[in-house]
Amino acid sequence: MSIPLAPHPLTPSSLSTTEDVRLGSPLLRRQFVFYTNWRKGRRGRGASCGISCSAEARTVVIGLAADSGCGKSTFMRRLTSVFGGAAEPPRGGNPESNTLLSDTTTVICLDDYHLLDREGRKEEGVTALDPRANNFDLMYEQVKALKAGVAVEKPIYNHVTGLLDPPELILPPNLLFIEGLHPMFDPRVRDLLDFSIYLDISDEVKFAWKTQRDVEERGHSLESIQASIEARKPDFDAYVDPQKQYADVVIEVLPTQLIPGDNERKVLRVRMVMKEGVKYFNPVYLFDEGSSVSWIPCGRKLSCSYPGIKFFYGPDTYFSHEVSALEMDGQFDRLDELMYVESHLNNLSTKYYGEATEQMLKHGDFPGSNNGTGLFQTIIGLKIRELYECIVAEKSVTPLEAAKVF
Ligand SMILES: Nc1ncnc2c1ncn2[C@@H]1O[C@H](COP(=O)(O)OP(=O)(O)OP(=O)(O)O)[C@@H](O)[C@H]1O
Ligand SMILES: O=C(CO)[C@H](O)[C@H](O)COP(=O)(O)O
Repeated sequence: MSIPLAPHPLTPSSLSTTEDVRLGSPLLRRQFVFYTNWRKGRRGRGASCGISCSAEARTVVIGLAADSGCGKSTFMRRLTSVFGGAAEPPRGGNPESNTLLSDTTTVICLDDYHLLDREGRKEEGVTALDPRANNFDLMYEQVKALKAGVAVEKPIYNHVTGLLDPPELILPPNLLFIEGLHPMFDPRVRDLLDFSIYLDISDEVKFAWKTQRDVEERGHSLESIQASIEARKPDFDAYVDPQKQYADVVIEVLPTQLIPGDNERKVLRVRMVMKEGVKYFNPVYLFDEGSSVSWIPCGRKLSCSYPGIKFFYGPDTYFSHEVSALEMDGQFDRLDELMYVESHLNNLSTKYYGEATEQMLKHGDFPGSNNGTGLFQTIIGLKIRELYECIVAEKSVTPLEAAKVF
């Protein structure tokens, strides 16, 4: 059984020089220099929230929830890429660290807050999805500290050994992504989130993805994968799945409706459910905001091989919330033609024409680049950038100025 760690009281103000930043990682050092400059004040970059002025530093916190093996890492790589610079593990630190750092973003994997290690879970007869196997008090204290600009020493769950390793130093970044099984489970942590996303992978697709990874890359048998999915299912249904009701955006990944009886799961129907009324988040729409539109873009301007592509957009309700849903069934043949689709989507939060297509082309080798998972994850990255800029700009506006803006 592991020992819960107390939050570390180290604050950035107690770090007087970059030499004080432990772990020796050049990226962490760069992040520290960036961080100290940034806290001195920066200028809002004119996001379309109508605010642009000098901004006070603060850490914006985004939560991403999904089951294991459901594409969180791939999603995170797409998201952080929108902010420029590749996210890398802390160099010079524990090679089994689950953290990803770039100049402006930090991705923390919530597996690091497992209270029970692998052996401990076995002894207690609980899965990693069970709240009893996780330290929500520490998760809350540390996310709160980072949001308030205070560095923390976060534990590391080592997925190779199944043990909790000595902690690593985490500095407050501009944007903190917390990804894992439970970012929205504890109401205290949920309240710290500026924006939340739930990746909802249907059982059929989850099985296909797990099979592809664990059979082809890890040598597991089909039976053992099926057994592991089934063993986790009751806890997944009880503790992970219900979080989707709190998410600002849900990406549902479903079997295609374009191929009757398909069980290959190569072609996917992907649905982005966007909550209405979320501050600084204007849902994307197709052609005409608020109407219901079905669109088959295949023809002269978009090459589509069998079974083609079908988009759908329209208003809906989700857990009694008013939402807009954008759906794409099928897959792209040529990513460079995506421009045609981009030009029919509105509220994309791009900074220039074609930026979404450019992002997709940049990561054409990532899983899901030819379907709605890649497209919608890219769009969410662009929306989060805008949200971040708006929050930072808002923070800097005095009450008098704020009254003028709104
Ligand atoms: N959008 C996608 N389209 C198709 N396959 C995907 C997609 N995203 C992920 N996958 C598949 O799922 C596997 C797991 O993806 P990834 O490592 O990003 O998930 P994860 O949630 O971070 O996993 P874990 O929690 O186990 O670390 C990948 O190897 C890939 O085969
Ligand atoms: O659901 C998971 C989240 O990634 C893992 O299964 C959990 O973190 C336990 O890890 P391991 O299987 O390596 O003991």
